[in-house]
Amino acid sequence: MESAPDSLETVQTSSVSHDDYQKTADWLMSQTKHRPQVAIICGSGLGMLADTLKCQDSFAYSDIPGFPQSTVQGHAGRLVFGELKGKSCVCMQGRFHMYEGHSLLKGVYAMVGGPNFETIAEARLLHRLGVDAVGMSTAPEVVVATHCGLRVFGLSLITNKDSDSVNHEGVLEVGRLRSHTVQQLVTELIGRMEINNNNTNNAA
Ligand SMILES: O=P(O)(O)O[C@@H]1C[C@H](O)[C@@H](CO)O1
Ligand code: HPA
Repeated sequence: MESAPDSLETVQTSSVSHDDYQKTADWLMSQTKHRPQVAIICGSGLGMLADTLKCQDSFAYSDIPGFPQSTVQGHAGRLVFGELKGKSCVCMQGRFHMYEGHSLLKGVYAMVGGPNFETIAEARLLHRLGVDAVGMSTAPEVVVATHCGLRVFGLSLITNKDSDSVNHEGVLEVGRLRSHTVQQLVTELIGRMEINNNNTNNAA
């Protein structure tokens, strides 16, 4: 069977941190005066949507620090800022697909009983089972909330890479260091949240 991209030579699965995204965003913001209110991802054959933008600032993906590259034929690989109907917009002329090796950043959270941190041997076992993050909470709360028909968004701050040198004070310290980021994230999430009274998981 034929595959969509003509040349799929590089698999783009490297994980990207929040700092990496921030650097890319900062660079873009320093290059254009546009501050988009609307973002349009142009799929195959729809790159011409970007032509409708006025006062354009256009950047090849290859010139944008940290930006992935388009590999699909017909995707120009350009980010175009401009105005449409008086609204500031940005168009991606070229999108990214799982079949190009892109993946969502997601992981598996495992809960240990605590209050002790897992041993190195336990951490290794969990890692071999495919676990990405370990905590001592969250899972029971999610189970109960789901049972009650509530919609749940779980958010964990990863405070340490391993468990051999961690202690609770260290966990709290990372919490303090990241408090501003976490506050911003939750504020943003709540600001965007659509509240409805239909408390069933089907409504998600
Ligand atoms: O908020 P939780 O309880 O998930 O925080 C972690 C897990 C332990 O209670 C504690 C270990 O330092 O922090
Ligand atoms: N293991 C379990 N729970 C935790 C950890 C950990 O390493 N760090 C913070 N909570």
